[in-house]
Amino acid sequence: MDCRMWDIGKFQIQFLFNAGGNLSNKNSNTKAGNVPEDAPLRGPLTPLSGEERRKASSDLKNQQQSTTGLHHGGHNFHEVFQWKQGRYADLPGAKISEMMKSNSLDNAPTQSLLSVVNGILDESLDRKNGEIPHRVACLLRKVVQEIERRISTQADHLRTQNNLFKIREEKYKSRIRVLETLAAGNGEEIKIVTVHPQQTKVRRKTIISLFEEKVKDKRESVKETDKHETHEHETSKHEIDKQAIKQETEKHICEIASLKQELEMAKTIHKQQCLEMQKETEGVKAGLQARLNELESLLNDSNNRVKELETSAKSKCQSWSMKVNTYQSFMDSQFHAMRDLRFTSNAIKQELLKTQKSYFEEFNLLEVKLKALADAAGNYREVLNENRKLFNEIQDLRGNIRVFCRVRPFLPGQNGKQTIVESIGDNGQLVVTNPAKPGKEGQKTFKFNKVFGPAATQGEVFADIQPFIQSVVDGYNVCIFAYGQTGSGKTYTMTGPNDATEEEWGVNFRALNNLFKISQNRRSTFQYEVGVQVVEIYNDQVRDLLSNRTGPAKKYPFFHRIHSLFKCFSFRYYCCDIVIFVFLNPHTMGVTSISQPNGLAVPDASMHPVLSTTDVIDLINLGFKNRTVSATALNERSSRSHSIVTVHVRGKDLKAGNYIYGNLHLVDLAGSERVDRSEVTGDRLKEAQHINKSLSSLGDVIFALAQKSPHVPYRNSKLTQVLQSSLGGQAKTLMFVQLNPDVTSYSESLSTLKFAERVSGVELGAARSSKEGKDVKELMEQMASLKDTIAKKDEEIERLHLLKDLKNGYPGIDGEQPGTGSLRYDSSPIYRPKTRNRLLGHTEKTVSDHYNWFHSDKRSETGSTDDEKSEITDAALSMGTETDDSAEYVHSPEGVSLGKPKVVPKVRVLQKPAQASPTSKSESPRAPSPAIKKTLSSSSNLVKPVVRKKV
Ligand SMILES: Nc1ncnc2c1ncn2[C@@H]1O[C@H](COP(=O)(O)OP(=O)(O)OP(=O)(O)O)[C@@H](O)[C@H]1O
Repeated sequence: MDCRMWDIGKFQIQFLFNAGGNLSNKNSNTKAGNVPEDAPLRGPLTPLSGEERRKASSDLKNQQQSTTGLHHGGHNFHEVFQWKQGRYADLPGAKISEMMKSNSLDNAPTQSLLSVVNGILDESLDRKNGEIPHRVACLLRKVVQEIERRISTQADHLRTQNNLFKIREEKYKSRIRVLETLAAGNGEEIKIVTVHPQQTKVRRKTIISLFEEKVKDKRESVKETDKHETHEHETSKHEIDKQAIKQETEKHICEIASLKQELEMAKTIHKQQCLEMQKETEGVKAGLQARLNELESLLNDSNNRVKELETSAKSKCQSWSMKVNTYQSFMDSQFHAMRDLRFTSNAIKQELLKTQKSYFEEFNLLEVKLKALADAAGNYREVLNENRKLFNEIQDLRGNIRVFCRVRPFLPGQNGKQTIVESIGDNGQLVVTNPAKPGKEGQKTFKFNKVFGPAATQGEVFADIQPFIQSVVDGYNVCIFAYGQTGSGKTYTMTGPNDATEEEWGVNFRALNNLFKISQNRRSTFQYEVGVQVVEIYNDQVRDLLSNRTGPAKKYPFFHRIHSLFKCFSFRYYCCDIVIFVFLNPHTMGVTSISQPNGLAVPDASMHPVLSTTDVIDLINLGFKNRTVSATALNERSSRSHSIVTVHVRGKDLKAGNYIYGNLHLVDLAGSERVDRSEVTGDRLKEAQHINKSLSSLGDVIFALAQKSPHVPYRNSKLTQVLQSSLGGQAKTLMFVQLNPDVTSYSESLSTLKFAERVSGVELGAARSSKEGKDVKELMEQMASLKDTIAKKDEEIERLHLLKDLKNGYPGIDGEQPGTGSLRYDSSPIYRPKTRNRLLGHTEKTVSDHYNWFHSDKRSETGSTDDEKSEITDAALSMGTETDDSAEYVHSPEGVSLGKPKVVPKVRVLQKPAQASPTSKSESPRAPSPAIKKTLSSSSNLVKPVVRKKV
């Protein structure tokens, strides 16, 4: 048997040639993977060494033996094989069929099978005809088939092994590469370490061999020398040689010793390096192991993750399937519900049709009813207007100057003081007692529209004022002022105490709050705009309390300011047919004298649009911070000026497009006081004089109105000028009479009460709303332009008259007879300042006289003294229909001054349509042209002259 073995890497492959090998032996060591562990590393397909081959063949023998022992089936075949002495053709059929059994064929060794085939073929060759009996042929075929099967199985096996080997080879190659690269770093060192001892060894060997050869030679030579000891000379020579050799030997021994030392050193170095390398290798191994562990843990992690994901996916799947089931059941239930719903909807449809029918019938009925309601709603507006009218009529009936009296409580620290107030009646009756005359004798009774006791709250007071605020929104001018002695509670009533809470708010805040409320309630029918001005009159000069202007005013800022203010607030000033500018000094405000309610009295004062009560509070607080106050003996912090909060309201009727204008003056007058009692001097005295003078002028105006005097002296003080629009016949006025209950103030309180009582008897006539229709506006505009034209023409005519007079030799101011020329008012007494002032009642008087006149007990309780009355009446009579304003109108703007009117010889008087009396009209020398007449007559029913009504 020929056995050949090759080594591929670690694996051995045995190829058994010759038929003795059992190719189908499944336990063979040649099976892939069954590699002996001690197999040395070799190159691919390296023939095995002799010893290895021997070992392998002995292994094979053992295998064959064991195989033979194991398979009993093979024994039968050997028996058949033993048949060699006979012929196959002569074999009995039973034997052949036994051989052909698959079991025996499977177990038969291949060698036996081959010998059977050879035997049969040989037999057929031996025969003459070469025929093979049928049964033998069958056997032959079977055997050949078995051999073929075995060969193909083996081939497959070999192929698989080959592939495995290839894979392993690749794997080991890569490992080798890795190790090579690892070793590359240390290769050089190892070389050095390995080469050096080898070199040393070789050198040593050569030296030793040389030494030995020399020793040998010497020994031989010594032997020869022994043989020939004949010559002494030679002996001595040899001795010398011996010594030399000895020396040389010693030398060599030394050299050997040093080499030995070197070798030892190299050995130790090598060992150290080996140890280091081992360590390094171990480190690398450990690193690789750690990496391996890491990778393994990662693998484990990922496996765990996979497992987790699998479990979560499973649970999700389960939940989804559950959901699907739920949805399915839900869908089913919905489907059922839908079916039910369909039934129900059909029923509802039926029901709806029925209901629709009944609704139609009801709608028809409702339509009829709604029509009736719409008609009623149409009338509602008219009813509202009627209501407003009625409300104002009631107000008119009550009188347009109303007087409320308020008694201040004693202040903290004044407890136990004696009061002058005896009793307060519900019907506005107030009884005061003179502390000097106890009993009925000293009692005086006064009657006002209402009297508020010391316990009255701010809210209760305002409740009675509220209708006036409503009037403002309806387009009326309203003036509310507080009058009284210093410290009697004027500021408290009008504004409230410092840092007032909402409960303590005075009239100012409450009025504006109420105004906003009313405008909100009416927002569906009216759109309101509200603007506020706050001024003070100090020493007869008007100052804007809300202005942030620091420097002096420009020389003629008024035209521009008025225009911009009016424009900004959409007010038109075509109604102001008499405009007078008064230039006092650059720091103070000018006041315009106005004839229409919607004009601005102090156009130079800043106007602040307000949208809420908060805006108002801020503005009023700012204004009052700027107010002039000082301490007097009577009140620690006494207001030394009249403060006026003016609220301008413009309402647009959203339906009709009309505008309504209303003004509300809220006046906190400076405290009236006796100069001697207030113990003031210097500037304070001057202040007091101005205050008393302006209050006296207010009294003049009110009494002129009381007397229905055609001349009302508004121009005597800035106060009356500013309040003119709210004090005239078209306004509603409310006066608060503030009373200090202290007995020490009895005389002041008494005169205050007397004045107030007289005022309460004044009738101003019917108030008039400043409602404008679109048509009225247009007509007013036309009127204004026509008036301009007339004025221009008049001026021209006047110029011509003047020229004519000059031509005719005009005699001068004193020469002309009064009344001769209708427009030629010359030096009639009214234009002589002295006379004029006398007529107005204060030229010859001092300021304290004014105070006395105002508060004098000598006056009759019904009004002015008879002398004064006649004075006023005289003045009014001599003035005819002219107002005091007309005198101012003739002054050129440059020369205007309040106290010294510059008189020009010829005067044209422009009549205010609202105030023009029929007499003055008829007396007018220049009748308007027919066109103007027509315009005036068409507007006359809209802008009616004021008719003073007596209630
Ligand atoms: N009805 C009232 N209830 C409580 N305190 C009041 C009332 N009226 C006035 N007072 C208090 O009386 C003092 C004087 O009032 P106030 O300053 O309003 O007087 P006045 O008339 O405005 O004085 P002047 O004219 O000097 O400015 C203040 O401390 C005020 O708080």
